[in-house]
Amino acid sequence: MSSIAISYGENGTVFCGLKSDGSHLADCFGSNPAITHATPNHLPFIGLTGGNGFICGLKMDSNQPFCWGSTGLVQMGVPLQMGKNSEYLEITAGDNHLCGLRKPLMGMFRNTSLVDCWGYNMTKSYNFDGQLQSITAGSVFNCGLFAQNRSVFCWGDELSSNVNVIPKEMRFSKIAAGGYHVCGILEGVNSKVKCWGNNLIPEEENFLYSGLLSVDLTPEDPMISVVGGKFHACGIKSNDRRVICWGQKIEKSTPPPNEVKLYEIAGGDYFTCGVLAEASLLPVCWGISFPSALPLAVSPGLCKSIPCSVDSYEFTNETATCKIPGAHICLPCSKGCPIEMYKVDDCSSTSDRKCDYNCSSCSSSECISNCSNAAISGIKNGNFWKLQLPVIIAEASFAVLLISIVSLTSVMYVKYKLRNCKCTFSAKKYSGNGKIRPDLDELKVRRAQMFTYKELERATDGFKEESIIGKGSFSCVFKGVLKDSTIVAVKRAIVSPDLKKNSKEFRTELDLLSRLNHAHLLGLLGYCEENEERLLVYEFMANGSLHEQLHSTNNELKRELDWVRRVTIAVQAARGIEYLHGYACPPVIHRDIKSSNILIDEEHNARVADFGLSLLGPANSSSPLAELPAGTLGYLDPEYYRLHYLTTKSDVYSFGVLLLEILSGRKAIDMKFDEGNIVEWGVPLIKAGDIEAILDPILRPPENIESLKRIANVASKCVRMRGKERPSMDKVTTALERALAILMGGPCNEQPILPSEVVLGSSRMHKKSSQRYGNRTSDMDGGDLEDQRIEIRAPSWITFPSVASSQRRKSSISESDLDGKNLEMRSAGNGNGGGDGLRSLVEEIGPASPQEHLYLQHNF
Ligand SMILES: Nc1ncnc2c1ncn2[C@@H]1O[C@H](COP(=O)(O)OP(=O)(O)OP(=O)(O)O)[C@@H](O)[C@H]1O
Repeated sequence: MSSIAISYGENGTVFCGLKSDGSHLADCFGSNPAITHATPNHLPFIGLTGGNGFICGLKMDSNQPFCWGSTGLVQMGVPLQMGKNSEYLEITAGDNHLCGLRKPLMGMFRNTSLVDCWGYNMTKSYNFDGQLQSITAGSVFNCGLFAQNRSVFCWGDELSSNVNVIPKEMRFSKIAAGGYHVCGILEGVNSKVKCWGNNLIPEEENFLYSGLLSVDLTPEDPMISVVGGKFHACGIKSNDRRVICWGQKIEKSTPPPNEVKLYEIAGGDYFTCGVLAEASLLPVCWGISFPSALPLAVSPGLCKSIPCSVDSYEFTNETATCKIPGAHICLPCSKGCPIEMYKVDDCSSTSDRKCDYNCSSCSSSECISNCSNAAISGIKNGNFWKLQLPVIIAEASFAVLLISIVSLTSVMYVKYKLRNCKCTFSAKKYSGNGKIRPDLDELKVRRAQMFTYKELERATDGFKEESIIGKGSFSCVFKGVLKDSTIVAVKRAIVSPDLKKNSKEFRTELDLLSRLNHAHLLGLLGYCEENEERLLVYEFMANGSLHEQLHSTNNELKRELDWVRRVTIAVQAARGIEYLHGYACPPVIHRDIKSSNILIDEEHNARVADFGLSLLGPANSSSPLAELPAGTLGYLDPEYYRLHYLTTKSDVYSFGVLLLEILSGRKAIDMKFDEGNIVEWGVPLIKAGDIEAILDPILRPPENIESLKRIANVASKCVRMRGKERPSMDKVTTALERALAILMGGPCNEQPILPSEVVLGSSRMHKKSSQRYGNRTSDMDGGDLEDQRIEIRAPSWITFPSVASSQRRKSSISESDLDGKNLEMRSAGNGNGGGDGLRSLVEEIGPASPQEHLYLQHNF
């Protein structure tokens, strides 16, 4: 257990850390939304640990473990305890299990230790003779370190793999288990590391290993910390706090950073992260498949209510505090000094030992430059100047000469290169107050403005923590104010080690976003791509995300989202998605429809956001796209997940989950209910006609429940197992528009209700439909869809009925389609569902040809 933890596994990698502000809250970044989205933002923790697909924290108030993420083997989202009021000193996670070391027992049991484990096949309480100081979990086993004789013992599944062949007579100060091995720091002055266990790489391993070195071939350096990966281990060296790793090395993995110093370290399976021993306290990671830098300052150690021991010192720093009275963050004292340095001061209770350069025996450039700086500032006598001045003057003159030559050559080269260029200014027009005012042509295919990093840094007040308005798996969203006073949201990508891929994906997202233009899609205003920085500038959505409002802890806020507002948001979001599927060219599959991607603007209009996972489908395609599933747990289309069969119907599934969420006020996955999956819970109730049972209890049911009944029916059809049997988005939109009209007291008839042409709170234009889509729509709608429409801004957030929209759609759907009658008949009688009924998306949009290049993006 430490202040940082890593979760790994096929659902993605996640880094979590305790915030450095003394709040003890956890902050997580990574690609497993089951963890990042479930991170409790109100529970302070003593420390963290991570396993395969989950993270656990030891709760500060009750000393009980609390886990979040996804594993069927350990219960998520509830405090764990075995025995009444059991409290734990430390927790540790293996691949699929968690163990907790109980606080020392009293009285006659004081010489025994209890370890409670959950998950895998270890769920029980283990009783050991002797007091345990700490425990550590490997893949499928655990080890404990006895407090008195500092010996180690292990138990669990992997005893055949030598983890219990513990080096005899060795005494350890710390231990850390990896996948199938254990490492310990030897007690005493030399603090060397000893590792043992199984190091053979199983055949089913997917990675190529470049150096097959056994993990028990440990470095000679004394260490202050050690962690285990699956087939490797890393440690912080005691003399200079630099990191060193050994064991099996995966080809193309990022090497450990050799220039930085670390306070703390945590291991995943194939990668490792540490906390920089700098004022920033930022995490740094290396290995495979994880960004190298993360924008969150974390605590460098645990905040404990015991005084620091003699071989540690209290970390005191304005940037990281330990707010509990009488508690301290204790860091281990470094031992010795790096080569070419000598000890100036011993480790005290408040600072680490201090070293200085031994200038009489310098050989490295670092030592030489440090010694000459010291000499310049420290030596003031005339002798020095007499000897050194001519040298310094000669060096300076040479430097000036060199700079002049280089500058001159560069200027001449640039002039030569530009000799045939004429300067043309872009068509961007600025109004008097500096606001961008695009002309009509620009509006049709909007192009994003390029910002410099400096501009966006200024706009967000230096990307300071207070400007953060949201967090994605691999990005932070900041509120910013541009020079012309426009309020914007700036999405800053977490730097990936694979810059090339990063840049390619960034441009793909840009390309995609700048081509999409619809009142209910979040507008991209600009971007910045400088060095490793990738930033996107969006319109600012004053009311945050639908997720924040629907699941707020403030009941008043939830109630503000009454039925009319909820259904309006559903209609508007449906229109945005319908546009992506039917009018964008090439069609776009969003792939991550969920309530946190539906943003609400000042006038309470919904905008579909985050095309980070979007896939551009080539226009002339003939089979559904086979891609690896990506998206968010609970919203993910099972057909896509299992068969990798991706069509726009995958978005329809996610939208169905969103509708259930809007109706019920429940999260897509909410483990506090017996049936935690909203689809498994809601659909049987809807099918049984018990609509009231699924409605959000915070709101009174509307007078005319018919409208919500219709929406519930639509939702249950959207989440059908087979994509072919789900309605398409235009049909869903039409049905929702009708439901909204009924809710607002309109007639319950087949007539068209709401237009996508008349949308409030926006005066943007639809993109011109492509030839192909023009044809498709005219087939279905009698061809009366104008190619280009202007949306009319109206004074409130409600959308008004109009005839045009449903005329456009009326030939594409009859009410009975969505009542399911025709559908069921068709799917029973004719697997292809031909005729004018629901057609599979494969037929509707023409799927992608496998030969064509697909643009897959994953959030930058
Ligand atoms: N334009 C915006 N205006 C206001 N708030 C925004 C804006 N864009 C994003 N946010 C806030 O930031 C949060 C994170 O957004 P982001 O798109 O990065 O991640 P996400 O979609 O929630 O997660 P993931 O990237 O894991 O899918 C949103 O839930 C929202 O609260």
